[in-house]
Amino acid sequence: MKLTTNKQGLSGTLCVPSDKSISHRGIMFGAIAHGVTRVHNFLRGEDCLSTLEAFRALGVKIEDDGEVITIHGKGFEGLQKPSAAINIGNSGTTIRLTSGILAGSNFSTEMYGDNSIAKRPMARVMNPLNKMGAKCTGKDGGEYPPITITGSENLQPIRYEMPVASAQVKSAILFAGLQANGETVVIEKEKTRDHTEDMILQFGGAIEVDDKEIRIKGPQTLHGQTVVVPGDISSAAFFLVAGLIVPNSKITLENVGLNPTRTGIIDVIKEMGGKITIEEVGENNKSGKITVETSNLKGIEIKGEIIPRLIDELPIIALMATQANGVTVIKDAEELKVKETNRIDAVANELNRLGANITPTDDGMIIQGKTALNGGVVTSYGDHRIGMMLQIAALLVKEGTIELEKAEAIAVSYPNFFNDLEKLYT
Ligand SMILES: O=C(O)C1=C[C@@H](OP(=O)(O)O)[C@@H](O)[C@H](O)C1
Ligand SMILES: C=C(OP(=O)(O)O)C(=O)O
Repeated sequence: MKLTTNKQGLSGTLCVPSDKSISHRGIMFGAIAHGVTRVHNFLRGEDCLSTLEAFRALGVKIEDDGEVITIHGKGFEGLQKPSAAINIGNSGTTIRLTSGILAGSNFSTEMYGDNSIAKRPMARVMNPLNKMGAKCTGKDGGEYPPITITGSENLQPIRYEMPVASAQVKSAILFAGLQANGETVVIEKEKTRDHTEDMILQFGGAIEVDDKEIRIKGPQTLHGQTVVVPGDISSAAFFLVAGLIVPNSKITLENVGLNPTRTGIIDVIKEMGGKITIEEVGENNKSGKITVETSNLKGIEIKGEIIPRLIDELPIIALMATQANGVTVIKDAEELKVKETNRIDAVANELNRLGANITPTDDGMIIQGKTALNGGVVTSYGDHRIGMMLQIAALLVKEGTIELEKAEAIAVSYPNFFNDLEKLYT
C-alpha cells in the first residue's frame, strides 16, 4: 500500500489499543481458573483472537458479545483434547504460553502457525517442560513448529536458570509450575514483563518474587476474575516517537499501561532529551496519560537490563535514533533475531533503503543520527512492528512516495493503526 508521507505536524489525543500481553493472559487465566472470568477492553488483534480460538478448541466456553469476553473456566482439568491441530497464526505468545498450560494435560495437542511461526525457536520452552515430565516435540524431532505437547498428570517441580531473558518462557514454566507437585523456582537472566506473576495473584494464586528469583508451589486452584486490560505501551510507542520526530507535533496518548517492566522506552526518550510528560491516572499508578512534543534528541547507548523492558519497541526506537544528534548504539538485543522476522536485519535493510545509515551487529545496531529519509519500496516482512515503524518513517519523507509491501501484518496487534494516525493530521 501507498503510505502517507511528508507530514509537518501531528496533533491530538489518542486512546491506544489494549495491551496484547494482558489480553492473551486474560483468556488463558480465564480458561484455567474455576468460574466466570470477564475480560473488558480485550484487544481484537489477530494474535489475541488466535488465543481465544485456541482455548475454544480446547473445550472452553468463551462468549464474545462484542464488548466483554466471558470465559467459563473449569480449571486445568476442564481442558479437553482438541479435535484437530490448533492454528495459532502468527503468535509466539500463544504457542509458548499454551505449551506450559498443556504440560499438565492428559492428552496430546499439536499446534502450528504461519510461515513466521515455523521459524521461531521452541526448545526454550520445550526443554524446561520436558524436564518437568511433559513430552514436547517439534517438526521432524527438531525445535520448530508444528509442535506436539503431550502432557503429564504427574508434573515435577524444577529449579530452572533461564538461558534467555524471556517472559514467554518464564510464563510457560509458571503455568506448568501451577500444576506440578511441589515448588518450582525460576531464575531470570534479566527481569522481564511480569504480567503472569501479577495475574496469578489476581486470580487468587500464590507466588513469591524476589527480584529475578520466582517461586511457585503447585498444585494450585485459581478463581475467575474481572480483568480490565489497559492500553499497550508497545502500540503507543509508534505515536510517542512520531510526536517526538515529526516537526511541529504534540500528541497525547491516554490510558497507556505503565507497568515498570514495560516502560524502558520512556527511560530512553528521557535520556535522549525528548519532551515527555506523564500523568499517572490509573489504579495503582499502572496506567496514565503521556504527552510528547517535537524535540531535539541526542544519540545514546541502549544495553543490558533495559533491553527486555523495551524489546518490542526497538524497531521504532531505531527510527527515532536516525533523527537524533550523534550516534545511537543498541547492544544485548540478539533476541530481536528470533521475533516475527529478524528485526535487526529488517530495520537496517528497510531504513537504509530509504537513506538511513544503520549498521547491523550481532546483538543490535549502530545508528547514525540526523539522516534524511527518501521515498522507495519497503516491506514489513509480514512483521506488524516493522510495518508500523515504516509508516512513521514515511511521515518524514519530503520527496517521493513510499510503497509498503505486506502492510496487512499490522492487524496482528493494531488493527486501527492507520485510522488512529489519520486522527492526528492537522
Ligand atoms: O510474554 C509476552 O507477552 C511477550 C514477551 C516478549 O517475548 P519474549 O518472551 O520471547 O521475549 C515479547 O516480545 C512479546 O511481544 C510478548
Ligand atoms: C514478538 C511479538 O509477539 P509474539 O512473540 O507473541 O509473536 C511482538 O508482538 O512483537
